[in-house]
Amino acid sequence: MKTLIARSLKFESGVVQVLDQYLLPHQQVWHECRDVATMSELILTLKVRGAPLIGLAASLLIGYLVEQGEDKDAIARSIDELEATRPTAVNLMHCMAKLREALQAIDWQQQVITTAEQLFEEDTALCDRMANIGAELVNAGDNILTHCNTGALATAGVGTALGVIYYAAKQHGDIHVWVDETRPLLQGGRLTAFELDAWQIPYTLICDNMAASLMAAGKVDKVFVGADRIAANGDFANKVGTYNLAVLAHFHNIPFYVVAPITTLDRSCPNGAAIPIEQRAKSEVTGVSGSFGDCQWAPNNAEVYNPAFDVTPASLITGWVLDTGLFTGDEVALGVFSQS
Ligand SMILES: CSC[C@@H](O)[C@@H](O)C(=O)COP(=O)(O)O
Repeated sequence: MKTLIARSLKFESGVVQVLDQYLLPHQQVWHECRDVATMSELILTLKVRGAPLIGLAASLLIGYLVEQGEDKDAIARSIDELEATRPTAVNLMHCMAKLREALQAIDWQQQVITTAEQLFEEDTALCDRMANIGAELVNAGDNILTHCNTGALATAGVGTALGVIYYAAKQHGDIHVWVDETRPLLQGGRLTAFELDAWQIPYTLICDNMAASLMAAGKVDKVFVGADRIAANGDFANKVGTYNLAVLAHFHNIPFYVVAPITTLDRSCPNGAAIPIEQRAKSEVTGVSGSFGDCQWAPNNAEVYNPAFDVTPASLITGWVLDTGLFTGDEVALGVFSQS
């Protein structure tokens, strides 16, 4: 495979390498990955995370395994195993379906490798298109609220919602971002803050439960978030807490946009109720862990509910920013997302 380099994922010196997103921002550690068990562990523990990135990292590993001479049956099994790591972000299923298709060709080795490379390179282009389209919705002076991490760390390009913010800041300069810390795993506090810092875009970190009072005080002009799966009717799943923001934005008459590449659209999924939601370990809610160590505050026998994502209904969304354009509620209700 050719050399491919993104912010948190690369294929270099003949091996897949990932930046450990669990240790950021205080430690920047790259891991080499040569087998399915290692990649599965990296994805499950969110060292590799973000809807587009998960699919791309798994794809590069499959390309690598083909280069190592694994036979067709073994590759098919590896694709199945990687696809089963996390259930909600459909980008992973999209990538694995493309690789399965390539596996049917006579020259399957070459086709799988080319497909893995193309998926990576296409994601960069998709990010650019979304960022350009979304940046037109932003005005100089806007205070934008965002949730989770949707930047260059989560994609092969500039990001989804955070990519829009980056392009808008480049165009208008005068943008300020409210960053939800995003409990339980703090992707906002650890990763979005880290990316905005590096980009020198002014931001203020808040706890998730502070958004309501900010909105009531007129301090939020727009909300931009990413998505892990958009259903045919426009409902979408994203990091848990996104639905709270959509309800709050609706109540306060604040535009609420979802930004995602076409690879996040699942035309076969009729609505949000059909999106599988990943449930995660109790320890993520009973305490925190990271580069700073582990800490538990809840009693050992506390019952815990820990869905990684929630579903926002289409009725609360002002606009869907895809790489193919900006879609309104009327267009989505007319079935624009169900057409192939
Ligand atoms: C990259 S943008 C969309 C989403 O993947 C993002 O908002 C998100 O929910 C990521 O969840 P994560 O559990 O960190 O993989």
